Amino acid sequence: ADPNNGTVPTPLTNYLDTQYFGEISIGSPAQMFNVVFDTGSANLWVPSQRCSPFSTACFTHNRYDSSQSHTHVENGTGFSINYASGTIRGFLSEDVVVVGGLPVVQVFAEATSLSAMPFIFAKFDGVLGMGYPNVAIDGITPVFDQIMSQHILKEEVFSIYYSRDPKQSPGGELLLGGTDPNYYTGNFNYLETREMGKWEVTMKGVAVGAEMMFCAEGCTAVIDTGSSYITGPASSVSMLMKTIGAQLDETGYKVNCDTVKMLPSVTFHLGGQDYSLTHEDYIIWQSQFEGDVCIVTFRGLDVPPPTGPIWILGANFIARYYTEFDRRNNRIGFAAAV
Ligand SMILES: CCc1nc(N)nc(N)c1-c1ccc2c(c1)N(CCCOC)[C@H](c1ccccc1)CC2
Repeated sequence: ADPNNGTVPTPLTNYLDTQYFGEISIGSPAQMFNVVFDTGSANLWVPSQRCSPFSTACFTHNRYDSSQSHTHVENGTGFSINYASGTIRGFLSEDVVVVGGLPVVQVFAEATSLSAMPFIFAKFDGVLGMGYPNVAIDGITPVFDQIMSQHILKEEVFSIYYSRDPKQSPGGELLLGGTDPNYYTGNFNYLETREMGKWEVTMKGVAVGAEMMFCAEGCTAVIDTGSSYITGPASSVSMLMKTIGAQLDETGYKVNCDTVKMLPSVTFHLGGQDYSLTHEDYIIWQSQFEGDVCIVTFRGLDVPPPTGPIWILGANFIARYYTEFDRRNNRIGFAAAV
């Protein structure tokens, strides 16, 4: 009998509340990789042993060596993918991928070039896209779809817990097939995905304190486990930052740590429910030798139409609201994270 009754857990590592990743293996014998389980994309890629010698980001990460795997199947089709922060180029291969102990034969990309910025900052090796098949590059069936077709999961859902305490272990959990009561309290509130095939919902407004400031006429919110922060249209975010007295410098928005306790909550109106973040949720307090630095985990990002304008709710939102991604009913559920 299945000890996890149709659910498959993968513990995640939390790096400074900004990067969350878990371990998978590819090939026989197993080659281990740390990957972000990313609802904002739908492809699996890891750095390749054949990485170009000029790609620094490649050589500081684990690399897949097809010549060492007897289950490797040649493919060779070209591949490239763009994220809000970075580009990957490479070629396709096929091999056995093991997620949470579950093997699937999977087409994935071997990355031969990773944009140094910002992949040199990546504490993970690659990305395992948890998005819908229709956003998958090269029409590749995503890992979760391969797992669903094995009919071993109790429910066709997956859930993500991101811890807010970098000292807590595990730093998070991906659960395939269900939700984990250890990581949430209360009931789930569900929202239908806006359009088939994307983990995005309709947002009805963004309030600062009690005042509705943005998106009053409705806008799109992407629930993205692959983003560290919350992003919104640059003009809106810059107004929001001015309201809380944040200054923009080359690494992002910062506030004077003395003002943190008085900062207003920021509330996202999603599906008839209010999801508030307090300063505890959206400020990262870093003690550095020249004094404390208080980083605001919001970024301005203008996504061009037709996809944009959008808000992206990333790790700092998910850390506060335990999230269930339901492929059976095309909906997203939120519950208060522990
Ligand atoms: C996971 C792939 C991905 N997927 C989606 N949908 N959005 C984005 N933005 C990314 C992405 C690409 C590259 C990097 C990234 C994220 N990082 C954030 C991990 C977030 O882990 C949850 C790190 C980072 C460090 C410094 C400054 C910027 C970013 C490393 C670089």
